[in-house]
Amino acid sequence: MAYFPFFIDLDQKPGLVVGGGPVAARKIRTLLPYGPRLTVCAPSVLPELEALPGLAVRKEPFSPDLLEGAFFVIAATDDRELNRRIAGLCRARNLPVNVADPGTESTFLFPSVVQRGPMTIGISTGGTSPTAAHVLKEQIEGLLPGNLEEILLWMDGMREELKGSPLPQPKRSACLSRLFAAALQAGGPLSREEIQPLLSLETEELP
Ligand SMILES: C[C@@]1(CC(=O)O)C2=NC(=C\c3[nH]c(c(CCC(=O)O)c3CC(=O)O)Cc3[nH]c(c(CC(=O)O)c3CCC(=O)O)/C=C3\N/C(=C\2)[C@@H](CCC(=O)O)[C@]3(C)CC(=O)O)/[C@H]1CCC(=O)O
Ligand SMILES: NC(=O)c1ccc[n+]([C@@H]2O[C@H](COP(=O)([O-])OP(=O)(O)OC[C@H]3O[C@@H](n4cnc5c(N)ncnc54)[C@H](O)[C@@H]3O)[C@@H](O)[C@H]2O)c1
Repeated sequence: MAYFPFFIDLDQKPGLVVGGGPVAARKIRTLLPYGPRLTVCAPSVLPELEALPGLAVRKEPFSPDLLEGAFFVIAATDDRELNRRIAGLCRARNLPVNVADPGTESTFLFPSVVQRGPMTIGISTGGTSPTAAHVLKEQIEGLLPGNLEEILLWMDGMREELKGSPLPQPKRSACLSRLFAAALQAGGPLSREEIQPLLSLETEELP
């Protein structure tokens, strides 16, 4: 069964990562741009993690009191039995938990992520092939223009502008599609002169 990609606001949300090896480090690096308040707990933590700003490091073995107040938990130790126990404790508390081992203990899967400013693409193969998720991510990254973030912020402005126009919704939507396609082709936001003819295609048909 495929997994559904809810997109969750993690800004300032407390997250606990148990384990401080390469797998935990990869997940932490993916998460940090989304603004969570992360704590990593492990007796031994990679030096690259200790140097990360915005990450609280507790060099100690896992204890259940660390789950207090957590919004989500990642169990990525090399002790499968411990990971399974953490998953059980989280499930009992209705706390979303991701486990880096084979099996069905996770209540959410960790996707391969493509991020460009406000846009995120999450890829999951439902756990069948993390390698495939990684390769697909690289292919998708190759399809996206480098300045997609700039184009998206410009689209946000155009959307606001069109909300104030007399165009009915379907025409606004057609207009926005045309503007986005043109910006992708031009390789960046359009100038006022370039925008005008695309807008008038819709407005000239107004009564
Ligand atoms: C996407 C990504 C996100 C991340 O973790 O950052 C991710 N794994 C990545 C890479 C990767 N992982 C592994 C390899 C080695 C090759 C291989 O074995 O295939 C590679 C490839 C590499 O390293 O290039 C080994 C592996 N992974 C899992 C197991 C256990 C098992 O089989 O269930 C084992 C065997 C462990 C062992 O037996 O020792 C399990 C999971 N890995 C997931 C996510 C979840 C499902 C995602 C989905 O639905 O597709 C899930 C279920 C749970 C979870 O961890 O959330 C990240 C790519 C990031 C990126 O590049 O963008
Ligand atoms: N999901 C994936 O993508 C993926 C990929 C490869 C491996 N794995 C699995 O993930 C696990 C972790 O991989 P790794 O390479 O980061 O392992 P690692 O051995 O490098 O690191 C293990 C970490 O767990 C910590 N740990 C051990 N006991 C602990 C305890 N009681 N409390 C808190 N922390 C404790 C260690 O201090 C260390 O920081 C492996 O067991 C492997 O099976 C998952």
